[in-house]
Amino acid sequence: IVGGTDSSPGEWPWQVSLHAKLSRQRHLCGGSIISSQWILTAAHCVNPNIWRIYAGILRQSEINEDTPFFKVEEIIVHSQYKYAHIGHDIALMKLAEPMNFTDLQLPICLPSKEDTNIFYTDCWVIGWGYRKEKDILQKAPVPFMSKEECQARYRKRRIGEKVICAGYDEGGRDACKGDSGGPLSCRHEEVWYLVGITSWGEGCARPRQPGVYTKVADYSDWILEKTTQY
Ligand SMILES: COC(=O)c1cc(NC(=O)c2cccc(O)c2C)c2cc(C(=N)N)ccc2c1
Repeated sequence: IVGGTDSSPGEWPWQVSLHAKLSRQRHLCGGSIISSQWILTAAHCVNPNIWRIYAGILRQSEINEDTPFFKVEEIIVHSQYKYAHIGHDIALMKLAEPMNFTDLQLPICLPSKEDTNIFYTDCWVIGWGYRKEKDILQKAPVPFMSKEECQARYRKRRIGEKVICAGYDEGGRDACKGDSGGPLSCRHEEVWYLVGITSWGEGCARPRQPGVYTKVADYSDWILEKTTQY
């Protein structure tokens, strides 16, 4: 997160840290708890498949070899995903075991597909991403941007249908690499909703280069289809 501030314990209980256990283990992406056994993240976050998911933490420094983590049993990447800036940057991770909810690890509500045209006014992006991977989970308020305005900012790219843009024309506050997969959380009538998934942007926090987020409401059928056990 660029231009953010420190979060407090339990402020974002749905945020998880995705660590890849390759040569050395490190935080690579964010994700959101959407049920006791499912994490929603970005498709571009699921390259290495040796994942450890840490929930209920505020500081990356809390993580050591004794910190409990969730193993991933199944990864479902959207079948139309190719590159983040093309779209469909969404993936599901099924935990090997369902987690118990606590004050520090709770799910966030999914918007329903009828909610695709709500103009949210209280949205925050969070993560442990760039600039210089911060220890304490960072948060930053980001205003919605209309699709028309977003397309005007990204002239050389086609801004797809199922994405949301959010950011400041003057720049300064934004998500960044490492925040990918994390939530764009919006509070609407006292309830927090997972409105977007941090996906991409040209650089980070640059003027007139807003953050681009997967529009979760447009994938609610997909999420329900993939997470419902038949
Ligand atoms: C894996 O995720 C990304 O690559 C990656 C790269 C980005 N944008 C970059 O241009 C960038 C930023 C830092 C280092 C870097 O090499 C690049 C290309 C991203 C920018 C934003 C955002 N501004 N809301 C959000 C997520 C990003 C994820």
